[in-house]
Amino acid sequence: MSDLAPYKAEFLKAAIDGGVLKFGSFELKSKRISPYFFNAGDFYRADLLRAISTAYAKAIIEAREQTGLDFDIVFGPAYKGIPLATATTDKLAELKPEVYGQICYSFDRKEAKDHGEGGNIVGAPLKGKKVLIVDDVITAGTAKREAIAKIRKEGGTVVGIVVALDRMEKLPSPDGDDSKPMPSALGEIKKEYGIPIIAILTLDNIIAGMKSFATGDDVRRTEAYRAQYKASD
Ligand SMILES: O=P(O)(O)OC[C@H]1O[C@H](OP(=O)(O)OP(=O)(O)O)[C@H](O)[C@@H]1O
Ligand SMILES: O=C(O)c1cc(=O)[nH]c(=O)[nH]1
Repeated sequence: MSDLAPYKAEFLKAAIDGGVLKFGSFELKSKRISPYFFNAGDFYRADLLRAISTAYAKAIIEAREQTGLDFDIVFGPAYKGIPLATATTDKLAELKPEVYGQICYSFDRKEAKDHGEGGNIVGAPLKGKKVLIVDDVITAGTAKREAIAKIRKEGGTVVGIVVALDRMEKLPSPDGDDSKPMPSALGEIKKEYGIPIIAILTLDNIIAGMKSFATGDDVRRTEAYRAQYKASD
């Protein structure tokens, strides 16, 4: 973990100590079977929630300083993006009130509500606003594409995506043959939409970090998974 920025190393430690990183056999949204899983839903204790919102906020502040990333709304895709976006909005305002004291959060419903205020979006209206998506993990990019489409439909402009973990995986091959080299979901979305995607941690960081606490078997299976699904870019 020694070559990681201190805030990233602290976040990785919190994920490990909080049991957020799990080893076993997990079916992903993409249907791939993974020997490891990063469950952001397990950041449910106050100290862990603070650890993850601090990491997102620091990554966002760093991106503003380095590249001028600017936005009005932090958007969290349902479901696990919701507490992440809300807590990050609060943390940004706490760490840099002069810049982020008035920023807003917003999130979507997976199913539209047909009574009361109705609709798909809860929180700040997106129309005419610059929107930063905050989500847990990027694997095949499906959830990110869905979120971008929803935000655009509401009249918002997506200016970037921040995730806790880039699994560094290749896109599924159109012919279903996963042994072929394919580019990453992250790289393709960046190119296609012309937006930055910031990952606090990558699978490489996880593998380097897990060597200090995971079993040799878990390390080998995770390395084998990386070799099988690693993106070509
Ligand atoms: O397809 P990708 O964008 O690469 O990422 C995988 C996404 O799948 C999961 O969300 P899911 O839609 O299952 O919803 P959840 O937040 O309700 O768990 C997970 O939380 C990631 O955000
Ligand atoms: O790809 C996924 O579905 C996925 C991977 C992961 O590590 N964590 C998660 O919540 N979802």
